[in-house]
Amino acid sequence: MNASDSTLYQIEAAGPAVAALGESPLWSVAEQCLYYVDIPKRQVLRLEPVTAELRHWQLDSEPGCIALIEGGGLAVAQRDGLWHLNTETGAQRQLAAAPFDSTKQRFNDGKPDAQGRFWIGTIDDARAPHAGLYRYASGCFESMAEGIVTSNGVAWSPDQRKMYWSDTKAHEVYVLDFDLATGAIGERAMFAKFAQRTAGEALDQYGGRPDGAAVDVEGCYWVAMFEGQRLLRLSPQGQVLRELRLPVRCPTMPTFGGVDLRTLYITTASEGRSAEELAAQPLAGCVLKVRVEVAGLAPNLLKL
Ligand SMILES: O=C1O[C@H](CS(=O)(=O)O)[C@@H](O)[C@H](O)[C@H]1O
Repeated sequence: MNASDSTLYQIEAAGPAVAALGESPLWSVAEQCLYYVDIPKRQVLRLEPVTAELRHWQLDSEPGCIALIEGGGLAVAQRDGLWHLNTETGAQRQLAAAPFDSTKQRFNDGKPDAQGRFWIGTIDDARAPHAGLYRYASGCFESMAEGIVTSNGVAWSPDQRKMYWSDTKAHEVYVLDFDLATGAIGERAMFAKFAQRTAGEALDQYGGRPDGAAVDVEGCYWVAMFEGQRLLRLSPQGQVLRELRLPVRCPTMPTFGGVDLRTLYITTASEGRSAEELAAQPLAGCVLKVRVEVAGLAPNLLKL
């Protein structure tokens, strides 16, 4: 199959259109359900895929991303630090304070690696290049990279030898050598670069900027193109193998779920969109779902 073959896929809402900025979809293999966050509403949500039943937990500061913890519960990377959320009792307990000035930045996209370390990037509120990437292990944060605006797209190749990471504002996705045993990363190299929106360019002509991503068992990188109304599947060499056109302008991140990990769940945003766009795109703010041929990698668990 070639690029731009969305007509072959049935893309539909997995749940209600409630999110202002949905992010960090996370499939729980144990519970067979989807967790995600709504950043500005300060919520963690849990979507039951069969009934579309939704529940949520209210937080005190914005969550950027979440991870399942080995032994139970969720880790929530919030503006002011990393928190443990007990999803049975609702109890929240801080694990570590934010390792940056949380009046100017907040945590954004992140995931645990296959050894259970949590890699979490930040976003600069003023969209200045002061954001970075942190690694949380053994109770401590370590700065692993800096000097970007919007850290996003963290994922690993199936053999764990490559790590992917992006700067949404720069429209760039990077690939880095990754040492699973030590958690060390190499120099970043360009994996994929997308065109910036030019002055006066119609939104319909703009392809979007790389946001959250997920890797499938063939090592391909599925990336949500924020404001581009599409999801791309990139080969391990960074070439576009497939484009799925979406019914919403702002997809934020895909993840694989379902019993066979062949359902792609995609969070979306509705915040800041025009009334005209929202009227034309009633699924903005939904989690979308679409069945695909190639399974994804199951999420890694965070080790505390
Ligand atoms: O806050 C966020 O916003 C960005 C969108 S933007 O490029 O700053 O417009 C999105 O990529 C990011 O994931 C989200 O958390």
